[in-house]
Order: sequence, then C-alpha cells, then structure tokens
Amino acid sequence: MSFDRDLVAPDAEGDERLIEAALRPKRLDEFIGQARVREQLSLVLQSALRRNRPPDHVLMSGGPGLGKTTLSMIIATELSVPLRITSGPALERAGDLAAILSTLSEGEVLFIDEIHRMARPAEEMLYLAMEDFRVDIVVGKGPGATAIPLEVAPFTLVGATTRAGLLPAPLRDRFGFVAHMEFYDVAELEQVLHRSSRLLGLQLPGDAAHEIAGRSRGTPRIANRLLRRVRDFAEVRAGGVVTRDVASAALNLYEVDAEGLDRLDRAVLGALLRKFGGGPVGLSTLAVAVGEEPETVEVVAEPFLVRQGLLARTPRGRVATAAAWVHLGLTPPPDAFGASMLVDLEDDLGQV
Ligand SMILES: Nc1ncnc2c1ncn2[C@@H]1O[C@H](COP(=O)(O)OP(=O)(O)OP(=O)(O)O)[C@@H](O)[C@H]1O
Ligand SMILES: [Mg+2]
Repeated sequence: MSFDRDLVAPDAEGDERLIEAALRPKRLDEFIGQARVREQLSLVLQSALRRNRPPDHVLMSGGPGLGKTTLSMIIATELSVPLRITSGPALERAGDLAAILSTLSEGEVLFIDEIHRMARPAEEMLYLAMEDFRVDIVVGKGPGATAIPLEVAPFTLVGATTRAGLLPAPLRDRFGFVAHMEFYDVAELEQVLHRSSRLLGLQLPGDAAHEIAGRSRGTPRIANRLLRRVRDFAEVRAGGVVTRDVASAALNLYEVDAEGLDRLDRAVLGALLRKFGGGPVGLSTLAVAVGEEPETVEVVAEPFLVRQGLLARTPRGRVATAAAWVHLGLTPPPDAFGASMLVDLEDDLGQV
C-alpha cells in the first residue's frame, strides 16, 4: 500500500513551480497575511530607501510553501534593484560563490534559497562578504598559497531556509533581520484563494473559498493546489461553476478531509486508535500497521498531526489525543490523552 502525497505535500515540484511563479504577489501590499513580518520588513526597506543604502541582510525562516521565495522577490522589486537567484546546494565550492559575488552590481539583492545546504567553504566566504563586502580568493596550494582580496559591491543578502536551526551561529548572526513566517489562518487563506481565482479567471464564492481554506493546512501553496483540483472538478462535472458543494465534493474525491488530513494521515490515526487503543505504540510498529516506512510516517504524516493536536510523540511511543478520537468519529476512552497533559509532555520531550 502506498499513498499519493502530492495533493497536500507542502513542497512544490516540476510544473507546479511554473504555476507558482504566475500566482506570486509582486508587491508587499499584495502579499497576504504575515502582518508582523510585513510591517517589520516594510520598515527595514523604507529606511534603507530613505538612507539610499542597501538594507541589512534578511533571513526568511519558515516551513515549505509559506511564501519565503515570494517575499524575497518582493524585496528586490520594492527596492527597484536587480535580483540574483541561487541556492545552497548550487554553492558547492567557494569559487561558485566568488563568481557570483564578484559580478554583483551595487545594491543588488542576492537570494540564496535553502541557505542551510551551502557547503562549508562557501559559507565562510559568505561571512566575510556579508560583513566587509570583500572576499579573499585563495590562489595556489600549500605554503605558496596566497589570498587575494577582492572587493564586492555593497549588496543585500536574502537567505531562505526551512531549517533555521541548521544554520551555523556566525552566519545567522550576520543577518540584520530574521523574518519568521507563520502558518496562515483560514481567513488569510481565503484571501489567497480569492486572489488566485481572479488570476485564473475563476468565480469563487465566499463559502467555497472557506471550504478550501479550511483544508489547506495553513499553507498558501496547498490552498492554491487544492483550488486547481476544485477547478478541474468543476469544469468536468459541474459546468465550470464552483460552489461550496462542488468544492467539498472535489476535495472529498481527492481524500482531503475537513481538517486537511489526507489518506495517509487518517490511516496513521486510524491504526493508532483501532489497532492500538490510542497508544502508546512505537513508530516502527505503527508504520508496519499502515504498510509504510517508519520515515514516511515520521516525516510526512506526523508533523501535521502533531500540529493539529491529534497525535503526540512521547518517550513511550505515539499517542492519540482525545481530539483524534473525535476527528475519526469514535468515542474517546475516559483516559484519552487530553489537552492539559500535552503541555506537560512537551516539557518532557525537551529532555528526551
Ligand atoms: N502571502 C501570500 N499571499 C499570496 N500568495 C502567497 C503568499 N505566500 C505564498 N503564496 C503563494 O504560495 C506559493 C508558494 O510560495 P513560495 O514559493 O514563496 O513558498 P516558499 O516558502 O518559498 O516555499 P519553499 O520552502 O518550498 O521554497 C506561491 O505560488 C505563492 O504565490
Ligand atoms: Mg521557496
């Protein structure tokens, strides 16, 4: 048994990247939600514009599909400067980075996606460039090697990472502003959906937007993806008209439930409740029960279930919460894992 995760996976692949580019807000005032980050960033940008200097380096931190790349591109647009795009995995050797840095124009924004995946030598070169706008190019090997200093035009580094914890402290400390991207609430996702529908030339009634937003896992990328599946369904089966019922029927067909859980998520919860009485049960046993690799269960299904308060990872194994029983329409046993216990557990987990 294996599950198709494409619909609610937070990452984008292949053609989706192209579609995303078309749906990306271009200006800060088009960017929906993230009110705090938007205000903070807007101050950083406005003051830089007033001083006529490149702003401090910016780090975007947050889960996949929350708008890090989008916001990074907006920074360059708002500053009316060119944007250079690269990514951590592409910067394997220091020379890869030196080649980019040495050709930056003054004020340019350098965007490094997945910056936590940069190789060590490039990282060290970046420290110096960020701080002193200079790099040392090492020529030759062994005792005869010399470092030739090279000036770099003042630029703004914008880094994006889903794993800020993996960044070495010296790199993290050199960013003047860290934007922490949060999950979006349903009302914000409704706005994202209305905006995307306009761009796709689709009529989306408010209650249909609400229906889709509630199943989107707090993530604009997933909202946009579900919207496209609803559009397909409406075109083929409902004369192109999207209503709340059409949206709901479409998403039921794709097995995305009212809280955004998909088949694997429900299989994991179902096994935990029906086969193991709600746990605790070990990860590998749980994985065997749903016919998946432990890693798939742990990395793909569990984070969202934990976030929704449906499952807890405890030192003794996985445990379903009272909410999980309710979600699957079952009656929780009197001693089901309740919300008050969860708080204690999170403390415990810190020490495991
Ligand atoms: N605040 C927003 N308003 C409107 N649309 C948004 C917003 N944030 C993200 N989106 C849409 O969601 C999609 C994914 O956003 P983006 O590519 O910026 O995410 P990301 O954080 O860079 O993800 P990853 O970590 O996978 O690189 C884009 O198509 C974008 O249009
Ligand atoms: Mg991105």
